Amino acid sequence: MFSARQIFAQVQRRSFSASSRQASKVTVLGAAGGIGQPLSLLLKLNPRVSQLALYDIRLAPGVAADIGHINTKSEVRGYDPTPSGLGEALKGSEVVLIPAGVPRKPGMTRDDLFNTNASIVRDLAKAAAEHAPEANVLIISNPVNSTVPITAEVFKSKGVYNPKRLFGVTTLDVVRASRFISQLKNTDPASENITVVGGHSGATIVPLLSQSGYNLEGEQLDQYVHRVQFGGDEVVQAKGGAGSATLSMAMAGARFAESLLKAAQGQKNVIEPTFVDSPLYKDQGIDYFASNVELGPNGVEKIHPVGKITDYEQKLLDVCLGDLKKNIEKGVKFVKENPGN
Ligand SMILES: NC(=O)C1=CN([C@@H]2O[C@H](COP(=O)(O)OP(=O)(O)OC[C@H]3O[C@@H](n4cnc5c(N)ncnc54)[C@H](O)[C@@H]3O)[C@@H](O)[C@H]2O)C=CC1
Ligand SMILES: O=C([O-])CC(=O)C(=O)O
Repeated sequence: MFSARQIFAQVQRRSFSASSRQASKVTVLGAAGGIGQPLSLLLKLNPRVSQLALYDIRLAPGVAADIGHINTKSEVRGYDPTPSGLGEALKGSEVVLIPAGVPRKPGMTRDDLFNTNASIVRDLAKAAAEHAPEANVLIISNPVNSTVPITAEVFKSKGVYNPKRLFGVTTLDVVRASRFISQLKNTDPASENITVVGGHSGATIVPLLSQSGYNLEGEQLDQYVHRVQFGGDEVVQAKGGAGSATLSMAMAGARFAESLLKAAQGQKNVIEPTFVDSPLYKDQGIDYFASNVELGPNGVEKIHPVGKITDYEQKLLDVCLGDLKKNIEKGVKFVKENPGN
């Protein structure tokens, strides 16, 4: 005879293995880069991923051969930049992560990457619109505040735009905000979850510490906010010209992909911060904004409002909105003026 508790445990085990058996193809575009390689490694370790497609303009088959030896079940394939390679990498994909593009060097802002990365993202977005129009598309390439609108414009031009399935990955800002407060307060960083809203560059990154019950003041608050807003610069400086955050970003990207897959496979209350097509500031002409978003089987399930904030945070938000508007307009204008082939 089984007890009620044993039967419940069995049902739970079955439903977990059923959900982890669901086929989920995940594609990484830019898979051989500083972010792409560790991100692909972490995705290979994720039992929710059944197929991993790795694409880059160089070295993707090599990275795939290497990662493919890891003894987890997912099939890994690398694709060269042949005309059919990109299409095959994308076909049937449920989640497409895009970390393709150049990183910053000391002295550069993320916006300085626009001239190179805008056309890379535009062209990869075109391929995604054609070969994986229903996938969740996760934009990592900077400047995220502009590359997300670029992707949206491309999908719109192809008639397949679904605002619920396009995400700018801002997870790293929350990861940093949580780590940095834990260092100040001697708490467990894994239990911290500081809300960060706005966008993903400098002053557009707005940590809302008050919502976690913290009330830093004066210089300590200024320094904390500055560290969260310019955490990326810390890494760029420390790497001395060899790139920007790659390992922490891979962790953040893998966490976001895992959240999307969990939500797609039926888990409730999965909430992540992300830069999405958002109603929150559309009345001010700002079509995209990062806030906490509940994820579901259709992608975006519910966009959380910013909520109660202090006067100090409101001032940060006002600055953020001004910058964000310009970054978004720049991306939209780029696609209109440079539709590509
Ligand atoms: N959203 C975020 O929080 C973060 C974003 N980033 C951004 O991620 C991007 C990538 O950074 P890293 O991996 O460090 O750069 P990386 O230079 O190490 O790697 C980029 C990869 O993209 C590939 N690539 C270039 N053009 C391509 C194309 N047309 N198709 C496919 N692949 C292509 C390159 O061959 C290279 O392997 C940068 O723009 C960086 O600013 C970096 C950290 C955090
Ligand atoms: O700082 C950079 O250029 C890369 C990035 O977005 C980050 O680390 O947050």
